Amino acid sequence: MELKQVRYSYPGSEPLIVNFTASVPQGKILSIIGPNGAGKSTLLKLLMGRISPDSGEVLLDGKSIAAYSNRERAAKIALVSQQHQVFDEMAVKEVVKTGRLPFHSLLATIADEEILPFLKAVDLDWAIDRPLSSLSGGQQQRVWLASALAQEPSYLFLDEPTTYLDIRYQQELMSLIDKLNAEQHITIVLVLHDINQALKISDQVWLLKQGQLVKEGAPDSILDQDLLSDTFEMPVKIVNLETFGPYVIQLTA
Ligand SMILES: Nc1ncnc2c1ncn2[C@@H]1O[C@H](COP(=O)(O)OP(=O)(O)OP(=O)(O)O)[C@@H](O)[C@H]1O
Repeated sequence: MELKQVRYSYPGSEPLIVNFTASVPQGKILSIIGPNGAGKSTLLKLLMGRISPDSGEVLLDGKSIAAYSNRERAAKIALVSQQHQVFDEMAVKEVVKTGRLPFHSLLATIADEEILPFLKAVDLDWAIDRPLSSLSGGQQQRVWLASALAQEPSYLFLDEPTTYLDIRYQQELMSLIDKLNAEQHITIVLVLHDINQALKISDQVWLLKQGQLVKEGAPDSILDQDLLSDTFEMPVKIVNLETFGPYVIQLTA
């Protein structure tokens, strides 16, 4: 998947993304990080074909993303976002079955057995008949992940997946993502606010500021106090923790 000289402006606004060229590394974990408003979610929308560039190209498996139908795209790319269209009364199995819709025309014809492996992958097979609302926030996030996995995507996008989770659930979710990548070779693209999470999980990082790719490379390549301080417009210190390795501290006044 690649962006070639992409330019994008929201209607009535100045261009946000200008001349953006980068490739998503196949089979790897890519994190997109940067301050609020840098354009991270917009890049995800461009990569998913939900919005179209003013000029330039977004290619999926060598073909313009615009050439795929919605159903074809859904069979290749799945998204776990912060905003879920939920009806609290929905059972866990119904949520996961919505992920199978690229392969079926009706939810009602999808058997429970068909979605069980995806719930097992996130350790929630026991909750198949439970209402979604009866689960904790971390468990609900795993249900959404199961629903995305049910699309059997080659690309899994996660937009700030840990935002509402406490630290234990954040770590659980990140290890699950790592495992999915290692075992199923799904290409993963994460938008993350936590730089340290990004450093720990990613094979590659895109550091964005004001719609520009300030730096792309292995996590080590962004471990630069001046670069991070400039990008986030706040002082940053990098320390070395014995059990963790390099750790970025953002210094607030
Ligand atoms: N639908 C929209 N219409 C107009 N402007 C928008 C729209 N969505 C986003 N923007 C603007 O585009 C810029 C980038 O937004 P985007 O959501 O991509 O940033 P982000 O890096 O994901 O930010 P955050 O970390 O706050 O989620 C912001 O200035 C935002 O106000």
